[in-house]
Amino acid sequence: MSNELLSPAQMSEADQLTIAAGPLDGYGLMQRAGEAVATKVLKRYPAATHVHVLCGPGNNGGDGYVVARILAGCGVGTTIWASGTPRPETDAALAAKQCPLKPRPLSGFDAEAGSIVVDALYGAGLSKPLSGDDAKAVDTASALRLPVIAVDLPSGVSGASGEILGRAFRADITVTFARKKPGHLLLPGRERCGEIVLADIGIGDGIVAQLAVSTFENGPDLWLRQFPVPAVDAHKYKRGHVGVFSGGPSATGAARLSALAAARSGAGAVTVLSPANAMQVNAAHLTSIMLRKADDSVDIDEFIGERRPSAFVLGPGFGVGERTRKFALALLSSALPRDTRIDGLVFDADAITSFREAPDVLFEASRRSDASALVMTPHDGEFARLFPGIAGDIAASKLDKARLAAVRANAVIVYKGADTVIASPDGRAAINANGAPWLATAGSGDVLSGLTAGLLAQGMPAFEAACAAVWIHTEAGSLFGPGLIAEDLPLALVPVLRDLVEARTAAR
Ligand SMILES: NC(=O)C1=CN([C@@H]2O[C@H](COP(=O)(O)OP(=O)(O)OC[C@H]3O[C@@H](n4cnc5c(N)ncnc54)[C@H](OP(=O)(O)O)[C@@H]3O)[C@@H](O)[C@H]2O)[C@@H](O)CC1
Ligand SMILES: Nc1ncnc2c1ncn2[C@@H]1O[C@H](COP(=O)(O)OP(=O)(O)O)[C@@H](O)[C@H]1O
Ligand SMILES: [K+]
Repeated sequence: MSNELLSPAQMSEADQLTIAAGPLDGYGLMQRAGEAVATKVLKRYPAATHVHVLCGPGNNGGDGYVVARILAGCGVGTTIWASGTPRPETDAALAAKQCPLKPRPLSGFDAEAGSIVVDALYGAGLSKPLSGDDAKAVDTASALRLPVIAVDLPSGVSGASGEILGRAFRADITVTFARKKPGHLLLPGRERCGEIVLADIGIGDGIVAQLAVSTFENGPDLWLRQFPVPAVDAHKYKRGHVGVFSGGPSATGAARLSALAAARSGAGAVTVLSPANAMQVNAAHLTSIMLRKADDSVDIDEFIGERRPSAFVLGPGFGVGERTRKFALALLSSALPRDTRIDGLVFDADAITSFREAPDVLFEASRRSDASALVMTPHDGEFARLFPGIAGDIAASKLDKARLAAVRANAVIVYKGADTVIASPDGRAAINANGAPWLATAGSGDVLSGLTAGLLAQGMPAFEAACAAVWIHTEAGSLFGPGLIAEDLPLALVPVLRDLVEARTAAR
């Protein structure tokens, strides 16, 4: 798989393991990294009048000296602007020595229209905010609107977290090596990378396999094998039955959006579970989706006993308070009739907010050994309500926060946003990067929770179901594009689902 994401520390470990395995040494890896960047420059900007290579003091700068040497050797006008000098006897020092161009100090960096910038100041080793001449160089490149090709990462972007330290380049292309890093996908870093090009520099899959990577870019490679395709002899209850709890008479739409998405995802049956006083309004708006009264936990138990549902959604439009807490805890601890298995629960929106005063009550319930698999889908605000300590940890990235929350809650956490992170209590995490801002529309989260429950009901394991739902949801939003409202989303899932079913069937 090439969807693994390597932290800067893992990348350095990969580097060491590759060197130990031979035949490439550190300098050999640097040559290949520089060659990959120079090739990209020549291909993408064949008419560039001049290339300005900005070199830092570490190995990122070392890559830059290789780029400059190759470009100059090809007859391209090239200037090196150096920020510091490489430490003696390092690979970077050797690369600088092998480069025939005399570096000029970065403090004088200036460039003409039509030229391009290769940013090789800092990559994986970024250790503090960009300042002084480095920050000035960012401003100069940006004021002159020069195309920027970043080596490994735009300088100033943290490879671990996607945070911007001080200032950062806004690259048109970022050439990175072996595997992407979390900072290429997490915001705001992703926005600064432009097109991301992955170059093979000789760090093989076998080396990456030794790192036991548990962070991935979300995509079908991660979960297609578990993606449900109905058997020839399927009948509706074999395809999973989802129960979605509706709010009161003036708050029923969210549950119906969720229910529609569950049905579109392939669950064979979906029931909206409604308070008695909202039955009429729900009935007026439902056709293939079933409707049943659920005012209290006795109603829930009866529904479970009679209809054997396989997954539930609780939260969208449900209301915040004691009743929501009771329903959530009842679902987590249902004394299920024999032969009944709840494949999963999705707690969203009000089901999350209702536990803001007592999150541990929820976490303890989900930690019980007989509790069903739980997926929670907080956006930033809901995340901070349930996990205030984790949300306030300024040293933690969004990836770290989702992971910590998953362990704390013993639940798969879908930490939503433009860079949604899905984390499992077993340590796996995925970053979603195919999102589109069209999804920022009221009710789109409700669709996501129904889609997740639909996949859970069809037997997908919780982490895979959550990853698949997030990816499908964002893909559908991107395909639909302008004008998208949440009502459009359940139908917009169809072409994405069709492609996945075809891919899954072809892979069999
Ligand atoms: N690993 C691999 O497989 C391969 C890696 N390769 C390349 O190596 C790169 C990583 O190299 P690296 O570890 O030397 O780190 P790098 O980014 O050059 O920075 C370290 C230097 O910068 C300094 N410094 C940092 N931030 C600063 C700031 N804001 N302002 C001022 N100074 C700052 C820092 O100083 P210090 O923290 O020590 O004070 C140190 O001197 C990687 O991105 C890729 O391009 C390829 O060659 C192929 C194989
Ligand atoms: N800018 C964006 N880019 C990509 N996805 C987004 C963006 N903004 C929101 N989303 C996605 O849209 C959904 C919104 O969910 P949520 O905030 O719960 O809204 P609502 O409660 O109105 O349904 C989430 O899945 C989120 O990840
Ligand atoms: K860089």
